[in-house]
Amino acid sequence: MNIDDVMELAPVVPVLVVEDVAHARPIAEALVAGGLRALEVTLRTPAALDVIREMAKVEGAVVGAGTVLNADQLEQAVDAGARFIVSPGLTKALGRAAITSGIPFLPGIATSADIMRGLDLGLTRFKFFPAEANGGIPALKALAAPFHTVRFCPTGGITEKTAPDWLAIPAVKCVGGSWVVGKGEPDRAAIEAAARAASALRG
Ligand SMILES: O=C(O)C(=O)C[C@H](O)[C@H](O)COP(=O)(O)O
Repeated sequence: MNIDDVMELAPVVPVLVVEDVAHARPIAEALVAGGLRALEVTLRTPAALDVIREMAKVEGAVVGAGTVLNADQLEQAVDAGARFIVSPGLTKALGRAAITSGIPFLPGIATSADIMRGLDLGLTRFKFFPAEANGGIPALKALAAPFHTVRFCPTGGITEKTAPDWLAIPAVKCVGGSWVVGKGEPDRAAIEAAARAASALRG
């Protein structure tokens, strides 16, 4: 599986902040049942690596790690069963570690210089982050223009209402967002319904 395979699984990649490992499987089962198979578990909570381990057991789930900031965290995430890596930004060290490991990697970028540094490392798939705060759709359209081989997964401030406009950009393969899963005790029916709506955002 490469990063294009991950980005093509569904139009939306849920960005998950999970505090309680007991919530991992119910959330993953509801998202997969709703058609969202690529699941980004952010390393923002102490439970995150255990959540990855639990979600990786769910049939159909393709679990990745988000908020990966360095090579050590990348290694820990891979050991926990992550099948792709997402980061808020890109450093040479993290980029080289991801390429050496061979794991599908979606680094965050915000500027054309960030993209050029990624291209120097042989990367062409990027998370445009923070999408709304970085100038929104006009900014991404302007950024995409000179880099015709590059494809994006904008993330940050995107909602179920604005996602269709982002997905309409030709250079966008998917969007990331935390809106699909609410906070606290998971409501499986609500999560599955939100996932079904998100899965249908691009026909
Ligand atoms: O934690 C990470 O790895 C990040 O890069 C940031 C998250 O992807 C965004 O914070 C999600 O943004 P919202 O969908 O607006 O909640």
